[in-house]
Amino acid sequence: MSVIVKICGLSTEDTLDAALDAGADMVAFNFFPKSPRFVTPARAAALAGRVRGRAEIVALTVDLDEAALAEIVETVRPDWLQLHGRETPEAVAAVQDCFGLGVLKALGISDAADVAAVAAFAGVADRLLLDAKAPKGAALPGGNGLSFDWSLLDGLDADLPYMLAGGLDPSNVGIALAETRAIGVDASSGVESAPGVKDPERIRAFIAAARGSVSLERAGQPA
Ligand SMILES: O=C(O)c1ccccc1NCC(=O)[C@H](O)[C@H](O)COP(=O)(O)O
Repeated sequence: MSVIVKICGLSTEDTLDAALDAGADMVAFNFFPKSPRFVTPARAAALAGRVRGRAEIVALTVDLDEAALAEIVETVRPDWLQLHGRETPEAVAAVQDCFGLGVLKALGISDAADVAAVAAFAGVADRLLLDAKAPKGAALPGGNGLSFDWSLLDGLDADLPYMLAGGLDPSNVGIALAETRAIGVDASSGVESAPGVKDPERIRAFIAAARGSVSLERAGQPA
């Protein structure tokens, strides 16, 4: 099974095409207004036309209510809703019921208690994204280019599938996959030349590095 590769926070045609041409499985548009990667639903809808049939479209949201999510869903028609805020397991289930889309729930990790909290979302979200927990007072709940101690994930149920995020870049994604059981990886800052400015060359390098690696989870499984 090939590693799932997600590129987050795309906002231009050329960088989106770089991700698609390099074989990204998931591409995400960011609807958090304070992010340097923010796009409006109308802009994302225009970009999404390039994606359909080539990769899965992810709408990244933070603690939005049903009406705001509905506007994004109707305008962009994503395959996935990424919930990157403080959404509870009940809220995740409600979003699934309401929209019938895949729900990718992001959870911040900085210590063993955060790892223990993951279990409440297992079997609720369609997929989990384990990311570095944002530092206190950070402007963004994600996309900060910080990694966390991946060995904390040894405390997870070995059968629990998850994607890994947080400070991943072309130089460390292979190590991350070798040291964890991640079924997929996600990068934002690590494929940028400045905050919010994606770099086509770094996107290509990241996807190639991820594809060339073997995770603990995938080792021994047929390709
Ligand atoms: O990227 C953002 O600006 C962002 C803003 C608000 C919530 C989440 C955000 N990003 C979420 C992602 O999925 C990132 O790819 C993930 O946090 C990893 O980011 P990075 O460490 O920069 O690679």
